[in-house]
Amino acid sequence: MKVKVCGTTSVRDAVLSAEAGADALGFIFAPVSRRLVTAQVAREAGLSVGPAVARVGVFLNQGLDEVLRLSEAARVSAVQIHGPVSSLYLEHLAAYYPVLRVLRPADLAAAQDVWRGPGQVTLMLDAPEPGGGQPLDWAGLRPEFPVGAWLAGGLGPQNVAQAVQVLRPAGVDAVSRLEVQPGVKDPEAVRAFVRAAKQAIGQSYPQ
Ligand SMILES: O=C(O)c1ccccc1N[C@@H]1O[C@H](COP(=O)(O)O)[C@@H](O)[C@H]1O
Repeated sequence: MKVKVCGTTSVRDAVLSAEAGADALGFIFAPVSRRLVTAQVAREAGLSVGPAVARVGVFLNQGLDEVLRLSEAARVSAVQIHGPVSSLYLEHLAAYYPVLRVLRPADLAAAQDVWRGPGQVTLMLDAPEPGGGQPLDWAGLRPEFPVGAWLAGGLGPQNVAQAVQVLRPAGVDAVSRLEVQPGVKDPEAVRAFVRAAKQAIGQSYPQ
C-alpha cells in the first residue's frame, strides 16, 4: 500500500513528507484550490526529494492541454484527475503518465470513463468535495470498493488505520488533516499519518 501526502506547496514540506516516509507527494494545480502551487515550485520541491518518491500533479476540471503543459513543466511522474472527463481524455493522458482517476462513491456504478485499455489508470475514491476533510462511509463502501483502488477523503493520523483495516486500499491520500493552514503542513501530523498508515499495512494485509 502506498501513502500519498497531498497539497505540497514548498520544498520544506516536500522534504518533510519524504523524510516521514511518504511514497508520493501531491502538487495541486487546480486554480480553485487553496493549495495551488506553481509548476516551478512543484518542480523544485520534486527535485528536492529524489526519484524514489512519486510526484503527482493534481487537476480538477482542466483541459488536456493544460494538464500536459503543467505536468511537463513541473516534471511530475503521475497525474491525479478529478471531475468529469471522457474515456478518450484518460486514454490520451495514460499514454504519457500513470493516472489516478478520482471518483465519488456515488459515481462508481455509472463510471464509464475509467480507462481499461493500455496505460495505467488507477481508481481513487474520494469525498464529493476534494480537499474538504470529510471521511467516506468506509463500512458502507466495503461491498463495492474495487480491488486495487486508492482511498482519500478526510484521512489523517487518527483514522487512517481504521480505514485501511476496513477497505484495504492500494493507497491512501490525505491533505487537510495534515496542515496547520491550507498549503502548510503540520510536521507532527504528517509523520503520524505516514507512521499510522504504514503500521496498518502490517495488520491489515496478508503477508
Ligand atoms: O485539496 C484541494 O484543495 C484539492 C483541490 C482540487 C482537487 C483535489 C484536491 N485535493 C484532494 O482531495 C483529496 C482528499 O482531501 P482531504 O484529505 O479530504 O482534505 C486528496 O485526494 C487531495 O489530493
